[in-house]
Amino acid sequence: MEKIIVRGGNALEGTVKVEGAKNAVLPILAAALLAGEGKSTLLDVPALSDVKTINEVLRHLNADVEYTIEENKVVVDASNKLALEAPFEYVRKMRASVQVMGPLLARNGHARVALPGGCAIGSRPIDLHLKGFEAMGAAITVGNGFIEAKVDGRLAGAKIYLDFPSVGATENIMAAATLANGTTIIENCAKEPEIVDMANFMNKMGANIKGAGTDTIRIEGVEALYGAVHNIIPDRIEAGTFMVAAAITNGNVLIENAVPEHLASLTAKMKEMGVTIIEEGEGLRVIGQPNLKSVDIKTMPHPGFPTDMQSQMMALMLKAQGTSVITETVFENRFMHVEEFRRMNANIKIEGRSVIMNGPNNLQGAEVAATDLRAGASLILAGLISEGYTQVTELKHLDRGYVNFHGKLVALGADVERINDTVEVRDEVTVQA
Ligand SMILES: CC(=O)N[C@H]1[C@@H](OP(=O)(O)OP(=O)(O)OC[C@H]2O[C@@H](n3ccc(=O)[nH]c3=O)[C@H](O)[C@@H]2O)O[C@H](CO)[C@@H](O)[C@@H]1O
Ligand SMILES: C=C(OP(=O)(O)O)C(=O)O
Repeated sequence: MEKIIVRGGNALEGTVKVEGAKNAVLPILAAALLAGEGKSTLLDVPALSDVKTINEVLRHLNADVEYTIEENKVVVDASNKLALEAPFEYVRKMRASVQVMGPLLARNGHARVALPGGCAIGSRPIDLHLKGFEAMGAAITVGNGFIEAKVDGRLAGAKIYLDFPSVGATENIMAAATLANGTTIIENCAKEPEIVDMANFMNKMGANIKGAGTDTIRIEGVEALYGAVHNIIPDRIEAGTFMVAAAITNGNVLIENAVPEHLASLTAKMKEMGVTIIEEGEGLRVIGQPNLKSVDIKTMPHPGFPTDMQSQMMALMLKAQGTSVITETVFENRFMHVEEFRRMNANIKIEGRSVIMNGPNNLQGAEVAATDLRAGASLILAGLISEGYTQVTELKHLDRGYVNFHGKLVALGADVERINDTVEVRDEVTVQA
């Protein structure tokens, strides 16, 4: 079994460089399917297992995909007649596979995507995506584990109000609307930086999208889109994870490529706890403090506090003096890591949609499982300040969203290793893999 083994106690120091954003590159690769002519070249693509999966989905759909991992580059040629089905083997691995539905519907007038099903952080329905497609004239049918969307001729522009500012629904509808007949207006849409990046890419392809990053997006449909060249924005969640790594270890780390405006809610909370954060050159410097103040956090759609930073921040809050509360409002079941923190001796409990912590906690190393990708990162962060050894398993989740996480921590001075067999780790422990 693969494991990451962390020995706590080292303060992190140095510089770490943030990769391209997973949550931008996945919908952007799906949107590359919209180009009926020309190749799209995507740069600053992070070497993640999710990127490999979306590339497989694109190839399955008949696109030609060249991935040069060492150059962080993917070139997509979607000019062939596209297939219409994204099967369960991909959607099961990665829910973002459903983001091909809007582009396929726009190109083919027909798309079939396996129903994603629930996952470790909640049931995650896609009803808002489908309502949007329906408003644009598509007929939706569900059967045999697939969702099928079909339209005679072109989709028609429509006014669509989202009941919740869903990131995926905004992206899928925005992509579908680029080739629709007429104007689409999406109200109460998501405002995440990744939405803006995707809209910028599609505008380079020839789309006419205005308002991305605000709560109303207006898309004038065009006849055709063409391949374009685009650099993926830096990953604010990877940046945030290293900000916590610096703070939790009482270290001093420059996080290169971190975009301060994308990290405003996290920066505000960390400063409230007493952490020093300084804008410096092309990034953020984070300097830890031994005595942290407790804070309360509520996850919200952007520009609120991101749910994807909830578990990492929980690790930091375990170190704070007094009572801290985190309320999760975006996903209904994103607290699987709480039990794992408890295995590490944390004084922590779940009450409804909130988690209450009393600190400071003296965490102890334990064998814990990464229940989802951010949980994996947060358990490693907790391990950095735990007494003894922490062993984190289920690394497939971590690899979906972090490039060489343990290697980057080691470069900052952490005592972390990733093993794959039975290895003598230290004199005092033998790890059975
Ligand atoms: C690949 C990607 O970009 N993933 C991100 C994206 O996921 P994703 O796009 O799946 O997240 P959404 O914003 O769509 O989901 C937010 C909430 O809305 C609900 N919902 C969503 C769609 C729908 O049709 N019906 C519905 O009820 C979901 O169940 C969830 O409770 O945004 C999330 C919220 O910031 C992040 O945690 C994920 O990292
Ligand atoms: C929940 C996440 O991603 P996904 O939507 O791809 O599962 C995440 O990045 O934390």
